[in-house]
Amino acid sequence: MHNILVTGGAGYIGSHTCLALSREGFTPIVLDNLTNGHLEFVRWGPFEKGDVRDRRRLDEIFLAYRPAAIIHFAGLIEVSDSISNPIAFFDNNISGSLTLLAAALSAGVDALVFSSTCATYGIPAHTPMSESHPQLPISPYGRSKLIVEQILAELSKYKEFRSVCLRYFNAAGAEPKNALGEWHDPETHVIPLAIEAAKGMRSHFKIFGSDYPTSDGTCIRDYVHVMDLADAHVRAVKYLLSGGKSISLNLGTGKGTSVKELIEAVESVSGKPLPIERALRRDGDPPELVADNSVAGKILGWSPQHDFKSIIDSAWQWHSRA
Ligand SMILES: NC(=O)c1ccc[n+]([C@@H]2O[C@H](COP(=O)([O-])OP(=O)(O)OC[C@H]3O[C@@H](n4cnc5c(N)ncnc54)[C@H](O)[C@@H]3O)[C@@H](O)[C@H]2O)c1
Ligand SMILES: O=c1ccn([C@@H]2O[C@H](COP(=O)(O)OP(=O)(O)O[C@H]3O[C@H](CO)[C@H](O)[C@H](O)[C@H]3O)[C@@H](O)[C@H]2O)c(=O)[nH]1
Repeated sequence: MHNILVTGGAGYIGSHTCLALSREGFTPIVLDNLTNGHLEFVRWGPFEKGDVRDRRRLDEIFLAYRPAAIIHFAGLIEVSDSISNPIAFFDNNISGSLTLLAAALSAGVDALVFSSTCATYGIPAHTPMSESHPQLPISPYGRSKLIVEQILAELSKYKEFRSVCLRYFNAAGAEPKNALGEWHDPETHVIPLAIEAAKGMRSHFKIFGSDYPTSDGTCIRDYVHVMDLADAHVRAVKYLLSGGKSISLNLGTGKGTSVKELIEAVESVSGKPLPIERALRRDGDPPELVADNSVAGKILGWSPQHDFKSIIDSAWQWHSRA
């Protein structure tokens, strides 16, 4: 079957997607510079160490593997880091994507699935948000992803190049049976932090803001299981390989969970109360982000198969590994 080039395939969402690709008969070729990835997550195809900004390295890889399509996860991901170091984000996320696109075009590869984000929308004018919601990002991270979306849209107007931009909401959960899970260092994501506090690995868990205009005062997010995201990527690759047109799609469950509800779920799986500290709001956090996922359903036949409990259970199992 086809080779698929997976940039950032040693990272969290990329590694789960490589597992899903291999289950569907594709061979994932992982290109990762390992700044934030883990070699032990690369188990479903060849590994090529390298940087997406290195054109010569890309040319070698395209020549060696002749991939049918690309899934482009590689990049920097922390919203708050992007505020302190915007140039690093523009360099990695925008220049990296441009170098990759130039290499793909010259190698004759015409299909790419791009990791975008609901952070391209900025402050929600309404929820749930559909793909037509205005895109007014409030961080350099969100801006970097929006600029790449716009470059991809232009390319599909003037070149025979098609892309699916997948705007993830909050990726969460794990695949502990295959020794895969969320492993960012340092960790800033809410579920791993709450679980680590429940396990006594952190002294307490901070709630960032209890005065939001939401039902219980804490932020609401749409947590989507990482294996559901992985499944959507495989579907997006198949869609492009069968001639599908360029499109942007939301990937979320359509259901919001507040930080307080998340704490209750972690307390229920751990069997004890979480040590909590109430902290100020974190800069750049919108009160509520929930996806309207109906277009992904229509175009890819995708619907999330995991509920919030299964997200927390799988994350708990992953964090309980020996
Ligand atoms: N985690 C989320 O909730 C979330 C939400 C929306 C969008 N995204 C996007 O999804 C993608 C994957 O996120 P993740 O959570 O798996 O992050 P991650 O940090 O675990 O994975 C990113 C991978 O890319 C690699 N990488 C970074 N820069 C590179 C470069 N220049 N060349 C080669 N490899 C490079 C890292 O080593 C890492 O393995 C990112 O593009 C991110 O912006 C993530
Ligand atoms: O210790 C913590 C950490 C987080 N939160 C809260 O939990 C929610 C989720 O926060 P995360 O840091 O887990 O996730 P983000 O929503 O900030 O960010 C994620 O989704 C974004 C899209 O909005 C980006 O794509 C980004 O890459 C991805 O990590 C937020 O309301 C945040 O305020 C806490 O209360 N305490």
